[in-house]
Order: sequence, then C-alpha cells, then structure tokens
Amino acid sequence: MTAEHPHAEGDKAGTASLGVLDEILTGVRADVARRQEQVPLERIRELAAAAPPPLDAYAALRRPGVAVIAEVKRASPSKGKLAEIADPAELAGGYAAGGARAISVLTEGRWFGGSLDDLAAVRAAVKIPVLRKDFVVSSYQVHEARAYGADLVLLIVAALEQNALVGLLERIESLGMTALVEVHDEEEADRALEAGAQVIGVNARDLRTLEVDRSAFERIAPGLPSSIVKIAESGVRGPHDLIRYASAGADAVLVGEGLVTQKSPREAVAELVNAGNHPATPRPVR
Ligand SMILES: O=C(O)c1ccccc1NCC(=O)[C@H](O)[C@H](O)COP(=O)(O)O
Repeated sequence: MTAEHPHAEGDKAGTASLGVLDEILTGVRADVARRQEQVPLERIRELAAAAPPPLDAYAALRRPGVAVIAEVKRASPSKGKLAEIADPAELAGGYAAGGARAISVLTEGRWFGGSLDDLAAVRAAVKIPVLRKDFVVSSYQVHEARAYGADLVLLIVAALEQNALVGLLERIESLGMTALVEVHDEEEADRALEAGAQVIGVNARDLRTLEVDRSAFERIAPGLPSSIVKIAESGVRGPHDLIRYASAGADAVLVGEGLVTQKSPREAVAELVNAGNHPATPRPVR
C-alpha cells in the first residue's frame, strides 16, 4: 500500500467525506493518465489482443449453488488497512482451493493498496475467472484489464454517464470479457439494464456514507430479470449473511473483508461455499 493512504487506519464507516467516490475517481484519472504516458493505448491494445482468451464468467456464476467471489483486498476507504497480503497469488490459490467460483482483485492503489501486478499474479495462479475491481472510467483501463488477464471488469453506474457506461460495457464484451455492473438503487439498476448488463452487482455499501445496508439487495434484486446474474456485494461476514442474500435471490456473493481478516481465508471461503451449496439454502428462481 502506498504511504500516502488517504484515510488513517481505523477510520469507521460514516465518518468519511461524502465525496469519497469523487475523490477516488480524481486519483484514478490521474493514475490512468500517467500509465498511458508510459504505455500508449496502441501498445496496451496489442498486449490485450495477445493475452490468452478470457474465461466465461457468466457461465461460471450461473452454475448451481451460491457462488463465492473472493476478493484480494488490502485496505479500504471505510476501514483503512485490512490485511498484509504479501503474496496475492498464494491468497488467491487458497481461495480457489476453498471452492471460490471467481477471484476479485482490487487494482486501485491509493485507497485499496492494489495494483495491476496483483491482477497478473492472481491470473497466473488460478484457473477460475478473475475480476478487475477498480473504478473504470476509460477504455484504456478495459484493454489494460484484458492485457493483465481479467475475465470480468467492474463498471460502477454511479461513476459513469449513461453513454460512457454503454460504451465501456460494449468494449468489455467486444474483448470477450464479462461486465459486472454495480448499482446501489433502483434507478441505477434501470440504467444497468438499459445499458445491456447481463451481470449486476448490488453493492450494500453506500459510496457516499460508506455505510453497509444489506437490505439494498433485498429491495433491488427481485426486480431484476431471471436471466441476470445477481451478485450481492459487501457485508458478508459469515454464512448467515450469504444465506440472507441467497433468500433474496443472489446467484453469488462478493466477499472481501470477511475473508482477508480471517486466520485461514481458505477455510473461511470453504465455509461460505458449503453454506452456498447446502440443500436448505434458497436457490434463485430461473
Ligand atoms: O470497501 C470500501 O470501503 C469501499 C469504499 C468505497 C468504494 C468501494 C469500496 N469497496 C469496494 C467493494 O465493493 C468491496 O471491496 C467489496 O464489495 C467487498 O466488500 P466487503 O466484503 O464488505 O469487504
């Protein structure tokens, strides 16, 4: 993690500034501009085209049982430092061995302590789909994601005008990847559907206040068509949260803090996977 992490360790949800998403995006734009100066768009496109083909994340997440997407997350705006992750490949290998269906890699550096090197290391370590979890605002980042081995790319509706959302989603799909389109309310869910999203994540974390409200998924998911893969993001601290999300129709849960802070992230994943496969756990209606 960079030394100039903007929030001190131990910051709590609710105390961050209302403009945290804007603050993150300002830093992301500066970082993308710097990388693009070093590796021009034409070159990153060549690297993306030369990368091994992406895996089918939609199919992987539609398989029976509630899928666990396990996240490599060192730090966050809401909590500051979460875990020392010296070897993201080893962590991801443990997640895969525990039964994770996909791995999420935070590649934003200033707030989350991630990097594209983490993405490449994880890609090389596992044979399951890998998500580039970042604040994607330009097609350059989409080509970068592919060049570094991503199969899935996060798009946050709250961070994008509708034209940009549509353009980036099409770019992701044109490179054979899957877009995970993140929403926080019904209006954003409508925008995601209009843009053509096939995989929608409802993030329980309000990006303005950083508070986690698990009922957001329960409000939004039932209104989504059955063909959509529905992912409940944030707030899974154990099997009880997975079961709650499954009861509201989740195909998958995306889990960061609840895994990286455990003594054995591999066992913590396995516990969630078992809960997701248990016959008593509700199945999404398709
Ligand atoms: O985690 C944060 O504090 C955060 C703040 C602002 C924007 C995004 C943020 N997190 C990204 C995520 O969506 C989570 O890492 C992911 O859903 C996992 O959440 P959790 O299991 O609660 O760590």
